[in-house]
Amino acid sequence: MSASSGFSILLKAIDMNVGFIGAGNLALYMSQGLVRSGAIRASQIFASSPETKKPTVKDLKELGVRFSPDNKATVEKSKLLILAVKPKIMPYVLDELSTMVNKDHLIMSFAAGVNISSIEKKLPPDARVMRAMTNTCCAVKEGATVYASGKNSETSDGEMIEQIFGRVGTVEEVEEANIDAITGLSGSGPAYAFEAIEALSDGAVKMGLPRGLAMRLGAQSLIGAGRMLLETGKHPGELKDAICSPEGATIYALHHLEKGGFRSLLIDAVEASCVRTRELQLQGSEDTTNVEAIKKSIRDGLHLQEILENNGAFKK
Ligand SMILES: NC(=O)C1=CN([C@@H]2O[C@H](COP(=O)(O)OP(=O)(O)OC[C@H]3O[C@@H](n4cnc5c(N)ncnc54)[C@H](OP(=O)(O)O)[C@@H]3O)[C@@H](O)[C@H]2O)C=CC1
Ligand SMILES: O=C(O)[C@@H]1CCC=N1
Repeated sequence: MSASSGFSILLKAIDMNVGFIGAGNLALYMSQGLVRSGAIRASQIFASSPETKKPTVKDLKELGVRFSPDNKATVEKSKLLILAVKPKIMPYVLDELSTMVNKDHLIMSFAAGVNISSIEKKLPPDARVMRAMTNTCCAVKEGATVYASGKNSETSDGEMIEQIFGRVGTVEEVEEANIDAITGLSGSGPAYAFEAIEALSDGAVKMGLPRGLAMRLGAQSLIGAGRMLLETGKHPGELKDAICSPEGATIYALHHLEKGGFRSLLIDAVEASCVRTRELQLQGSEDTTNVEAIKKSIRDGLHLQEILENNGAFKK
């Protein structure tokens, strides 16, 4: 589903309050997208975190989001509860929330690596839980959100999530097992792109361009390439070939990228983020014995969920 949703979707989205447990970067960028897209009014967004003087809290307040240092205030006011705390904080936050949430809340966790069953085990048995991944590009309606449903979530919950997150980018349901790899791809992805744009403009500055012009053209090249791939449906190799004139400039540049291991580096980057995501689940678990052995199993390609459950690492 894309950001070009219809009027009925707008009506549904503005009907509901959204609460962020954790008022950090994710909460800020997502709130900016939701408000600026017109999906929801800022006054319908609640957010909480312990520190009241952090820059993200200041920015959220400036946007019009209703902030409280007390998670209870956010829980009481919100129907959709977005968990936007670090994975290692999750066990403590879930313990706190377990006394406050009920089946009227839809609880959507964005915590990297923290799986649905470990969340459900900490909450009341009828809690409606979803696990999701997205990226900060929600702020400009170009986010890439995926979600997986927990044991109690209903079809209408998925529809509601698609309506809301479709306003700030693409959204689709996936198998939970894919979310760690998706974190490595599109969760972390904008960071790879920002580094690429910065480095590309460094190259252009080296060759004489002013920084602003270099940055704008570098960014537009990435936007254009992404849009062209999605809109044409063509293989990236075919689109790349069309730019490489025989004996021309681009193929000389690509030869340098190949020699530097460009593609291999990107593959390694996605793998590293995915593996790290699986390790983060260790931090989201209270009781992990033999952490080093578990980390080795993760790097050997085993899925953490299975390893931990076999070891009884998650407390019921
Ligand atoms: N940033 C991103 O691009 C993405 C992040 N995510 C996930 O979102 C989550 C948040 O990431 P991000 O926003 O980058 O991290 P931040 O560190 O920016 O934000 C985390 C927030 O959680 C708050 N917090 C800490 N303890 C509690 C608590 N007990 N109750 C309520 N809030 C608390 C922090 O407050 P304080 O500063 O006061 O400690 C902070 O505001 C992570 O799990 C991450 O994996 C997912 C997709 C993309
Ligand atoms: O770096 C992280 O752990 C989070 C998850 C994806 C993007 N940021």
